[in-house]
Amino acid sequence: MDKNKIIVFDTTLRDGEQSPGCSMNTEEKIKVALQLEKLGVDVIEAGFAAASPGDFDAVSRIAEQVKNSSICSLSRAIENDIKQAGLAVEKAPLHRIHTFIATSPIHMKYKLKMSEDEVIKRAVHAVEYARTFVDDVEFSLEDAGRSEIPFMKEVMDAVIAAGASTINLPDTVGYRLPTELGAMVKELSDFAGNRARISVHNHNDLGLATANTLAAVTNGARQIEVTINGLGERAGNSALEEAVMAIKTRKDAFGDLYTSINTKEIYATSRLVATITGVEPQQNKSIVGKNAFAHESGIHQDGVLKHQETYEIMKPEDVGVIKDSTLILGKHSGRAAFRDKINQLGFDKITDEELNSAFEKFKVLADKKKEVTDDDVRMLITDESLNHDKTYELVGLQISDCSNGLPTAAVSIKYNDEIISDANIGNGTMDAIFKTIDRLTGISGDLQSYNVTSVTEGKDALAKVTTRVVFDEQTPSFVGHGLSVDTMLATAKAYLGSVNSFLSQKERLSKRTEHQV
Ligand SMILES: CC(=O)SCCNC(=O)CCNC(=O)[C@H](O)C(C)(C)COP(=O)(O)OP(=O)(O)OC[C@H]1O[C@@H](n2cnc3c(N)ncnc32)[C@H](O)[C@@H]1OP(=O)(O)O
Ligand SMILES: CC(C)C(=O)C(=O)O
Repeated sequence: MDKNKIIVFDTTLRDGEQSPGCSMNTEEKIKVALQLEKLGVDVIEAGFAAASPGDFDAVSRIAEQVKNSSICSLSRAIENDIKQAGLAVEKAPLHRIHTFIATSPIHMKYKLKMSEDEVIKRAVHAVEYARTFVDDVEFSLEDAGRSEIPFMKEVMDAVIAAGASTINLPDTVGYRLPTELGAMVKELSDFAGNRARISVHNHNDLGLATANTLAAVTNGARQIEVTINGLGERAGNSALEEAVMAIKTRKDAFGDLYTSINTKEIYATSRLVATITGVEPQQNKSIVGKNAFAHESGIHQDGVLKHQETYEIMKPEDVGVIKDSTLILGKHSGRAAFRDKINQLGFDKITDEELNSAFEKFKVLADKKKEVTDDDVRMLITDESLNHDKTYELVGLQISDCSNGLPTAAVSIKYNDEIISDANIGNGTMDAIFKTIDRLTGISGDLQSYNVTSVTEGKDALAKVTTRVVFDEQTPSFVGHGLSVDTMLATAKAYLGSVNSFLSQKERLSKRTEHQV
């Protein structure tokens, strides 16, 4: 074990997905997982395989595609959870099962209704059973932040003897202060010695998640569990970008400690996750927020112009933020400049088909917009690669709405090479669009959330719409994305995206079931 290496365990696809409104479909999770691999994370917690057939499908398809990061699934200390996790990760060249049980008095008494002895027995059996599927087993003492040290030592002794090689100490409810968490990690990592790697998983309820992660690292933790943009249950988790950049930027404080993260991929990863989830990091969010490298006031601007480091402790380029791009794209730009820009922005896995289709959209956009920005291009490419499932494709939309009339939408869509059209009235224009699409597809969706943001400033900005729609009780919500300078067109595209994504998941799950039968 390299004593200076900090293993980066990314749980965006598991704990991050537990952020309200952040559930992702399988195709989206695969995109994020491939980007996390490119970012260089050591372990990707791809989901909780036993939670639903959709989760199992997502973890196992990620396991089939990711080669360089270990793929992990979370499971309770329950045989069936562990079995599902083992089966889901088995195809990955590197894989891990992460099993857990709570060890705090409050969780054991009220939630689990188990004695300390029962908890230890369940923990040991979980680890032993997980070892029948994989060699690499992580065990978490849930709510370690509120657990008693002597009991945690007993649990640790037992699960290490049973075969766990990573012991995670989550501050599940974000309760601890950095000094306290550091002291706990010090005592327990000294106790574990060379027998296991100590990991931390901090929540941000008091805004201390990253401070706690860093305190843990300086006190012996050698794995950090983090998420992109700090997504996660309630107030979120420690953000990957914050912990990694603190370790890199403050070498004086962290000495030889290092991570394998390619920090130049941070911004692209953050944008991808924000686009897919529809949840933008707050503007002043460290590292990836819109204002993270912006200087507003005169004295700061003067300082930066004279010497960048007067007001910047990191270079934007180090996290992949491209400033002062020299290639300005507009309506006279050709394919070569467009491809060059895409490469500059780090999209190296894009297919020719995706590139051609994005180029066509770029030309349409450039006709409407004076200057196409990096953010516009990033969004066009991401949109292209997210909208792979095209059972239904929007061909035309006509809407009419007036204060005293009936909001009406006429929609044309392509289905099996045929154009089908219909029109409907609604309570508002959007309602009319959704109702018409429901009638054309024969699938009725229940809109859970609708989000519209502008990609850049200006009246001619691209509108990015994200819809989250539920179609039946068996499957979770499906996210759709639409991009257009016209918000209503973007809305119709997003809603159809949700329909397509639902249909493709349904088809895949039924094929899997047929195969199993
Ligand atoms: C701190 C964390 O982030 S933990 C991870 C959270 N993630 C999730 O919960 C994933 C999504 N969850 C789900 O889909 C569902 O909760 C499932 C499929 C996991 C379980 O569903 P259900 O069987 O209906 O149980 P339900 O969610 O109502 O309750 C959880 C049960 O698991 C028990 N449990 C909780 N944690 C553990 C554990 N680590 N090991 C064993 N049992 C546990 C609870 O005590 C409760 O048992 P009870 O029903 O006997 O009281
Ligand atoms: C299961 C563990 C790792 C967790 O998510 C938590 O305690 O917050």
